[in-house]
Amino acid sequence: MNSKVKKIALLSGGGDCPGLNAVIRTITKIAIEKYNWEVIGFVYGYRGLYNNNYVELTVDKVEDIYKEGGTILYSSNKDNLFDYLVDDGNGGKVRKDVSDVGVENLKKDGVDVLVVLGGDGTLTSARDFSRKGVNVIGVPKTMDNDLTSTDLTYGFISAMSVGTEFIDRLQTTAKSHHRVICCELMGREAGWISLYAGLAGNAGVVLIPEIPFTIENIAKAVKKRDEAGLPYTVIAVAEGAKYADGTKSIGKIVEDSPDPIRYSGLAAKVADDLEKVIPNHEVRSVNPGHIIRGGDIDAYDRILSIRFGNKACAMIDEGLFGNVVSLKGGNMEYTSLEEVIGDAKFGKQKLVDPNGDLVLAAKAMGVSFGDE
Ligand SMILES: Nc1ncnc2c1ncn2[C@@H]1O[C@H](COP(=O)(O)OP(=O)(O)O)[C@@H](O)[C@H]1O
Ligand SMILES: O=P(O)(O)OC[C@H]1O[C@](O)(COP(=O)(O)O)[C@@H](O)[C@@H]1O
Ligand SMILES: [Mg+2]
Repeated sequence: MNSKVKKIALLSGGGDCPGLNAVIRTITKIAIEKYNWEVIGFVYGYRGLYNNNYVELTVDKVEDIYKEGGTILYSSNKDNLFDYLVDDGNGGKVRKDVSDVGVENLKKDGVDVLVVLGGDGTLTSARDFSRKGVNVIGVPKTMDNDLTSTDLTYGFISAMSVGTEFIDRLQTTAKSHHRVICCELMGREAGWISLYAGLAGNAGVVLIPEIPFTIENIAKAVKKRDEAGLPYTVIAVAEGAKYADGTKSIGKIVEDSPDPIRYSGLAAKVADDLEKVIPNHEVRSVNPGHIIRGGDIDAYDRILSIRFGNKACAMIDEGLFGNVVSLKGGNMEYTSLEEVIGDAKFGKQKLVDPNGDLVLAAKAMGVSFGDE
């Protein structure tokens, strides 16, 4: 053991995903049992850091959360302490950089290292706290799989597996009624969940943000399946996919969120538009929404959570601050926050390559992406 660390603090930010609890558990257990560090957790992400609202984490508190989705530390995908909504003194609100309050709270609490569990947004703030001299370690999470630094994050496999089950279940009912059913899956601007769940569930058409589509091309694919003796089609629709003319389906603008767009409704729109051009089929849509990121942690994500949490502890011990745990080619490594996030206001995103091997394999097997 190398470090002079005595106390670490965890926080989780952004949308929850299966695996956060298992990482909190791994880090807490290793910190206490191997390194003898004290562990606290700020609640509701960066808001807890601002309000100095934390809980002590002990082995008995985390023992049973090895398979529980979500996060016992709660989470927020709004509070950015570098641009925080505070009272203006006249009954209104004004945006202010209150990050110094967070830094002061860490000093007051005697926290040596801040461990941040989050996606591109949360890690953008982590980079900025690191620039202010805080000892930060990032543990990447996202069900969207859109982080550049790592081959995989915990959360993705669990969410993708639930998405696959939805597509599987839609296959039998679509087939029985010779229907076309569009299934919308989350993922923001990244098509990973829809691509993986769509192909794992044998969807005939997969629509992802990286490959704009037209209704005519989807109709063509449905007709081709009809002619091949497959008069039913399940379509995996990424919530952030777009028509070739750029049309997207925005469900909600969350004004006080740094990333305010929430996509929703695309599967319903595609179903409506498609039914007009394929009158021989009834077209339906479903949107499982947040269901795919709820529930238990998949077995593989439990293992990833042990590997990510263990690496985070080793990095703390070695003083490798300002870095994010990364899985690269099967090995646990690390990447600097500056590289992961870059200089952008928002972190870089890892998107599906339209010419990547999986898309090309799917096309070779007759799956349509609505682009040709
Ligand atoms: N550009 C940004 N700069 C600083 N903090 C950000 C930025 N974007 C998001 N955040 C903060 O990160 C947290 C989660 O952001 P979000 O992007 O929704 O989730 P995720 O971390 O999963 O990508 C929130 O507290 C949010 O205020
Ligand atoms: O929970 P909200 O605010 O509706 O946000 C929904 C978004 O969060 C996600 O589930 C996860 O995104 P993040 O990992 O960036 O938080 C997206 O797939 C989805 O678009
Ligand atoms: Mg994100």
